[in-house]
Amino acid sequence: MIRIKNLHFSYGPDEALHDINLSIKKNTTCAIIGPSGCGKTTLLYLLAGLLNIKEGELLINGEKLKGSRRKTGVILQDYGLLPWKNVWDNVALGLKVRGINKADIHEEVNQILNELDIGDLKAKYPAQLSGGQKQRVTIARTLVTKPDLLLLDEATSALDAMTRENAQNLILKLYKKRPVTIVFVTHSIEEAVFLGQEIVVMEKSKIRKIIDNPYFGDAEIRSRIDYYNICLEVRRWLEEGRSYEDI
Ligand SMILES: Nc1ncnc2c1ncn2[C@@H]1O[C@H](COP(=O)(O)OP(=O)(O)OP(=O)(O)O)[C@@H](O)[C@H]1O
Repeated sequence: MIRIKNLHFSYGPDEALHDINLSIKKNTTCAIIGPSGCGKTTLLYLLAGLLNIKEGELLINGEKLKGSRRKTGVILQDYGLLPWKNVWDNVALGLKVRGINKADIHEEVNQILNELDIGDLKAKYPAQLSGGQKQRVTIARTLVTKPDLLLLDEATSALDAMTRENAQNLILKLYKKRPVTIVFVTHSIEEAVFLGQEIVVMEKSKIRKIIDNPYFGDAEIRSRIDYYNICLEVRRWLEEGRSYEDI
């Protein structure tokens, strides 16, 4: 689904991304993890078409990416809900701008709200919601447009530990029900291993290592030792990247 070849990107004189090569198969999930400032968000924004590619190639479904795609759903850290619209209207927005008829909007919005267990929040405004609830509304608003590629930037980082695990469980459950290609940026090793079928470990502007995660998809993995073994492997690669940087 995604093919990145010899991609370089700079905002100024220093390269934010240097010679990135990465393939992500359709309907798989890919975690991007690495130290602060290594280029994770830049890579995600390039995938979203929010930054222009100057050097290298980025293909989605075999086509060169030019600007943002309709079938790409993006979930950023700040939720991006419109404060003057209630939950129902926030979720319906993406369908309205696509010119979908009223009856279909009604059905789709109600269905996704029920699926995410937030049907009872539909008349509330974003300011009246908890962090976890806002997160669910943001996910609903993106999924209702049926994206084939979902990009998430630190989507659960503002949540406390338990709510965060619940959000991760929810994302896995939704993925299993309706597979979609997911690329997500995280600072959390545990999140990368729970939600990433493939884990891309970055160091300053480069990919350090790509780890396959054979345990992906097991909702009970957190209570198994295998999960912690992969967490340790990711940690080792992150630490090696850091000590390499210090030389
Ligand atoms: N708009 C910008 N203008 C100039 N430089 C930028 C801009 N955005 C990011 N950078 C620089 O590009 C590099 C990569 O930044 P990026 O935000 O992609 O890193 P990141 O890995 O997502 O960091 P973090 O984990 O802290 O969010 C950094 O050195 C950063 O200072």
